[in-house]
Amino acid sequence: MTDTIAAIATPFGSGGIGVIRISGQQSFDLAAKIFSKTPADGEKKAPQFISHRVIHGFICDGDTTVDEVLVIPMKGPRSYTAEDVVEIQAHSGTIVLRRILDLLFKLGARPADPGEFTRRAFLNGRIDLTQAEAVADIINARSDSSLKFAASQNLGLLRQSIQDMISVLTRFLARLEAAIDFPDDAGAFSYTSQDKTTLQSVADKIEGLIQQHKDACFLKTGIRLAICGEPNVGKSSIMNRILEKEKSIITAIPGTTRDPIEDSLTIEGIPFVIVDTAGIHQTDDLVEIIGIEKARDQIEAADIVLYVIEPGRPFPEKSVSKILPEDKPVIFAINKMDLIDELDLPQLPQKYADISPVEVSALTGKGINTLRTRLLETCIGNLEIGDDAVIPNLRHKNALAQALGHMTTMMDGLEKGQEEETLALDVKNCIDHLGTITGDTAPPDILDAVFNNFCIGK
Ligand SMILES: Nc1nc2c(c(=O)[nH]1)N(C=O)[C@@H](CNc1ccc(C(=O)N[C@@H](CCC(=O)O)C(=O)O)cc1)CN2
Ligand SMILES: Nc1nc2c(ncn2[C@@H]2O[C@H](COP(=O)(O)OP(=O)(O)OP(=O)(O)O)[C@@H](O)[C@H]2O)c(=O)[nH]1
Ligand SMILES: [Mg+2]
Repeated sequence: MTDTIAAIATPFGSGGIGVIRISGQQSFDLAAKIFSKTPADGEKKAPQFISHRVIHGFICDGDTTVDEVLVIPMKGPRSYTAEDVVEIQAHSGTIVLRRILDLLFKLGARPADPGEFTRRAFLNGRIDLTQAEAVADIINARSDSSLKFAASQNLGLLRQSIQDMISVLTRFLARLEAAIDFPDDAGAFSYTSQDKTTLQSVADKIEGLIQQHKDACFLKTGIRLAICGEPNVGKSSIMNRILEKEKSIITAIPGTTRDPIEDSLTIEGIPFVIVDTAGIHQTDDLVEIIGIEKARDQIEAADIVLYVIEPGRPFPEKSVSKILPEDKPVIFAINKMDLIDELDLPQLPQKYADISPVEVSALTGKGINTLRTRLLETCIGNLEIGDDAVIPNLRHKNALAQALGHMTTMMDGLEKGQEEETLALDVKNCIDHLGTITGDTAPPDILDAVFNNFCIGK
């Protein structure tokens, strides 16, 4: 890891400024060779690099000035990678940045692999694996809530929580091992009620994290909302109103929407994926039948369903009870409220009496904000994620599930008075699985899987 790597750290294309990042033992020397305090045609002046002090000057290629730049030298370990790092802030244009980079390559720097700067920060112990993953999550965050969780993971909250559990288990393991190694000194291993409470609380904590993962999947991928109902009730009109754009085709002809139409938006920072579907009813039209099949699939895949009805039509109780899922939240909306006065409101059947329908008019926009609020309330009510929550990703969740398996086996074994060797093995396995989360015990293929998701320059 002694070689020096370089890459463009900003997105490709034209922009205000672009940053080139260099990391490794030679980064100060290499930067000094292409940098001058004065333009190339004057007398070249070698720079005085002082760590963490910005210096102004020019990047020179022989007698040509390539660009006027600002340079930030950072002596390790006080840097992103914990190695010597130099950042060159140049004008952002693909050609300019490429030329500076090529100068560095000619002098012996190596092109950085995707995520290699962050990988070095991890290998040099500045951050753990969960923090490295958080860096990628911050870059890829598409909503306020996913950014918030990534930011707290970047601060090391998940790392702390895992390390706390590992140290509890390590202390317990030490006692088991003492009993194994020195049976005479330590006597038989004694399992106290205090141990039981401590171990149970570790198991509960692991379970809690697994649950947080499940809850937060919603927030990362977006909560899927399927809009469904009979033809022509105004499903597509409501979809467009919520999105505030003309996404779905609206006509007075029943059966307009066939293929599901999907779009995403955030409501107060919570990401949603909204799907408009074909009106569901009895029909012989082949295209419509296929559309209705797809609508059912969408309802199946949704986290929450918006069922639209309109005044003046009998409530389609039979088809509703066939279509609507028992296991997910449903919101009813009565659309076209502009057409009637309050007294003509359609009555929902007894079964749905405790869900008050939201009255809207997609035509005038009335009630759409109430509908948005209801959507939020319905979803947030089902999530139990606090503000300071740490949210494990899928990789963490799988490791947690493995760790929990060993915890459970071990705690059963303790109750049954199983021999210390077997118990110790389960504790070790549990610690190892937890360790893969922070990277303490992560095999190389896990590291590759994590860092291969990064972009170049990160
Ligand atoms: N110009 C620039 N902006 C950037 C970054 C960068 O690398 N360069 N970052 C890159 O992602 C982010 C900031 N993250 C950073 C994280 C740690 C350190 C760092 O040098 N840490 C050292 C020293 C801290 C200190 O001097 O007090 C450390 O933690 O030991 C720098 C940036 C976003 N903005
Ligand atoms: N008066 C009034 N008309 C509406 C309202 N919402 C929709 N419409 C009209 O109702 C008709 C059907 O609207 P769509 O949004 O296409 O209905 P849909 O449920 O998507 O219909 P399908 O895709 O055929 O199932 C159109 O002529 C709309 O202009 C409303 O709130 N008030
Ligand atoms: Mg439609």
